[in-house]
Amino acid sequence: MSTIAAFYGGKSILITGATGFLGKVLMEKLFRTSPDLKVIYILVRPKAGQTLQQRVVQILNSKLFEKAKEVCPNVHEKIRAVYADLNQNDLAISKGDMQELLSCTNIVFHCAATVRFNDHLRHAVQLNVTATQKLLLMASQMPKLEAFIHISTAFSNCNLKHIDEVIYPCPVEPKKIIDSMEWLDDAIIDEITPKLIGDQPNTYTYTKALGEMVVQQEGGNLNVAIVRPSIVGATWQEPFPGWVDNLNGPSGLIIATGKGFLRALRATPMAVADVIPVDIVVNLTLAVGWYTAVQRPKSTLIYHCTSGNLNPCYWGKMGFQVLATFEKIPFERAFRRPNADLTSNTFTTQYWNAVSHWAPAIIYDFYLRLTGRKPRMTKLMNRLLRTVSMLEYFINRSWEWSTCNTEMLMSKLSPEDQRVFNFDVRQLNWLEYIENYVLGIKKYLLKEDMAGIPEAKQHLKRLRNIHYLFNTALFLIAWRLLMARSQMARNVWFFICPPYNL
Ligand SMILES: CCCCCCCCCCCCCCCCCCCCCCCCCC(=O)SCCNC(=O)CCNC(=O)[C@H](O)C(C)(C)COP(=O)(O)OP(=O)(O)OC[C@H]1O[C@@H](n2cnc3c(N)ncnc32)[C@H](O)[C@@H]1OP(=O)(O)O
Ligand SMILES: NC(=O)C1=CN([C@@H]2O[C@H](COP(=O)(O)OP(=O)(O)OC[C@H]3O[C@@H](n4cnc5c(N)ncnc54)[C@H](OP(=O)(O)O)[C@@H]3O)[C@@H](O)[C@H]2O)C=CC1
Repeated sequence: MSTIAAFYGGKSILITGATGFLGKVLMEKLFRTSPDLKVIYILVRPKAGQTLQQRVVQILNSKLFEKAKEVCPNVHEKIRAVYADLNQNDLAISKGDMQELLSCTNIVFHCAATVRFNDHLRHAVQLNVTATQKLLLMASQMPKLEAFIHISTAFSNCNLKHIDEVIYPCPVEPKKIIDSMEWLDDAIIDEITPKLIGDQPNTYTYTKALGEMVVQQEGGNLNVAIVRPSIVGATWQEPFPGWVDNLNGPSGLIIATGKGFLRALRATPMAVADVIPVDIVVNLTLAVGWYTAVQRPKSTLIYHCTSGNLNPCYWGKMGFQVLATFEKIPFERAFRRPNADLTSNTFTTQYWNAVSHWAPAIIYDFYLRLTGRKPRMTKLMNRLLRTVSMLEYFINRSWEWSTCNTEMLMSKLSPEDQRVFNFDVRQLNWLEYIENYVLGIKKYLLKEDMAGIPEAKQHLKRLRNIHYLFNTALFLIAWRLLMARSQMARNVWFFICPPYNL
């Protein structure tokens, strides 16, 4: 019997961000391995016209939860959605709910965050810093609390090259930032944002660093730990390979490449692609919850959940494998044949942007206009290239994360726990993982049917023929123009194809 699974039995667990990518996989694993847990409280807000209950039902009815429901058929009864909005100062939790949460919770997993790189600083601070502070305050009033696990990011100190499992101080105290967000207006915040974030690439990594400082400063008397995952990708093994449900991290760019929109990228092929499967992150997080509660370490321990130092994969290799997978498993209705030119040179990137992105988009929009339809490709391209520019920072650099605490924790696990809560990234076979990742994107994100693969392949063949035809026509036109203007070109032509009467 797994000690960790047994530990969660009978427990009341509070999860924030349970409707997100990581939160869903965390819940699923808890239900599957500890079906006798007492209750999972999840802090949820209504969204997209759906009530809390509808959101929960939708999550539980997804394929992700099929196995969990077999093991724990009464999962609906064990999940309790509590209305909350972490954007509100009091988190908008009702008095009754608050009372129940305070008196019953044993473990807190704080996953909620805004992960958008370009969020307004006020909003990012509210969610990633202030809400963390409020949750810690709540936690400090929970008599039965055994552990508070905060999910941060390995990139919270990405202004450094080598990152240890410690909290690095931020130049301005989080409390001062929180206070200033209350009275500064948006225009002033916009103006001071670049100065505040300094050498951090965006408001996301900056506020996640502030959030860690808050945990250190205000979680002192609690049993707290921080997990720092790198770029979280699709599931590796559990509950099945390749599950993914949002565009974050590499997923969006894999779609853009597979659909033939993105054909070149400013990326360093030899930079480490520090992707980590979401099930590894969840396994480590649950092991951290157990260890923190049972061993009660004296200080706040930080756990890096990264792949680069133990089993590195590089962007060049990842790109190559993604493209190889498209040969076998193409996406439907591609705009162009998938291809990707990686270059770390800015001038070459601009050239590829003009030739591979803007030119086809403009030509296609011209064709749409001619056929009486609304042009849309240049707009889409504009959005895509803006997104790419936001991600470029992370695909042109490598970082070294020390993983002493993570390795220490692994050594404390029994062989059974090491199997059930496996977070040993050395066992991951990248080629297999990437293939399953692409397949998962096709099935679970794009919702494409496998039966459509032969047609998708046919479509790519047609695109290839159009491409050859287009290039041949372009070459002939260019050559004809050259012949009209250059004696040398005419001489070459007559040398190759002498006129009949000679
Ligand atoms: C060498 C290369 C090899 C390649 C080889 C090539 C060949 C093979 C293929 C390639 C293979 C591998 C690829 C390698 C690259 C991986 C890079 C990963 C880096 C990640 C680092 C993460 C580090 C930190 C980890 C963390 O700790 S945090 C978790 C990560 N956090 C995020 O990943 C948030 C990102 N997102 C945003 O930050 C916002 O989304 C924002 C984008 C600003 C737009 O923001 P905005 O302009 O305001 O507008 P939106 O409405 O948001 O979006 C507007 C529209 O873009 C859509 N769209 C949102 N996102 C994405 C996205 N990703 N990708 C694509 N589209 C996206 C959205 O659907 C909407 O489309 P629509 O619905 O309009 O049609
Ligand atoms: N994905 C990644 O690559 C990485 C993620 N992380 C960290 O992991 C954690 C989880 O990320 P991930 O699951 O990918 O992110 P998602 O964007 O998928 O999920 C974010 C979660 O936060 C919730 N949330 C956001 N705003 C509010 C709010 N105002 N009130 C209540 N809930 C809110 C969302 O709820 P709703 O559904 O209502 O929007 C959702 O459940 C984050 O802390 C992130 O920083 C760290 C490294 C990499």
